[in-house]
Amino acid sequence: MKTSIRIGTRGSKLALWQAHHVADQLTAAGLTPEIVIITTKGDVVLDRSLDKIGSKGVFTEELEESLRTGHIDIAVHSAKDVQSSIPADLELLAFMERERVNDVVVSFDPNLDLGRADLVLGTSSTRRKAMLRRFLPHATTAEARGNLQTRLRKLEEGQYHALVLAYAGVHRMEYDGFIRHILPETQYVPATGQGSVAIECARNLEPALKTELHRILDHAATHVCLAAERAFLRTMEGGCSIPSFALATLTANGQTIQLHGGLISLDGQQFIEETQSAPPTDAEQLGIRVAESVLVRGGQQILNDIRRERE
Ligand SMILES: NCc1[nH]cc(CCC(=O)O)c1CC(=O)O
Repeated sequence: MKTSIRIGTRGSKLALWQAHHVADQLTAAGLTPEIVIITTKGDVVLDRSLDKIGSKGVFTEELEESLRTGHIDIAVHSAKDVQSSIPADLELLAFMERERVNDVVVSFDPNLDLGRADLVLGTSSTRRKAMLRRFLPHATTAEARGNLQTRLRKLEEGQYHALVLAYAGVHRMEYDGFIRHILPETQYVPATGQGSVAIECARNLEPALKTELHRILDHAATHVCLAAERAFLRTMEGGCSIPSFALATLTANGQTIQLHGGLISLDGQQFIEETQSAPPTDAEQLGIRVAESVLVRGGQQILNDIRRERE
């Protein structure tokens, strides 16, 4: 088995943190990792919100091409950014242990008041925009594209009072000191995969190496939860431009997965959610069932409305 591993990653600080996190674990296991930076469309096109670029793989396409050519052995992604269906010649080899899943409110103002009538929050996520319209209807939102450092600069310039971000990224960049509120995950249900790091490889990567990488990097409890969430997203036919949400958790004894998934309309008025449980062996079926139920209970109508609005 070869022991020298080329790790492909985007070049943002968060992506590099995640790649180094992978590299550290590989080094500890006696392998020799090397980090290769690859620029993606999502890193270059910063002047349009993500739902206008097109949802399919804006942060992953170039990495996937490098896996095919063998330029890199594995690609490291935020699990949230990975499309719900990946190409047949590639596979998701591992999901690393999940960080706290919540969205958080980040501000330089230690006394930030979420109740102020003129509150402006920075976010470019359709899910977050819709949830803020529902749960903080007096607030307005403003676009906040770019990597975390760019968004924080816009915050510093005074474009918003605060940003709404994933805790995972804020924590990894060591900005915890600016977190003013941790939004409850029961209301602001996170996006599929939020907080986990996914490892992708070519299906034809050396089998012994695949087995070893899986052993070193995969976190079984996270993997089974993400299998449920990703099956939910696949059934929803939603990329990151659809305001769907899904959070699976495993009970302490590891016997049951609970999946809370749903869809919210862009104006926040309709909020369709569903929670169901299943044994871990039925993770994918659980994701499909919850999504189908949400679609039947009005989700399909919301999706149709969103498509019509965007045309
Ligand atoms: N959409 C961009 C993105 N992809 C992953 C993270 C954060 C890390 C994670 O959720 O694992 C972020 C930033 C954010 O949503 O605040």
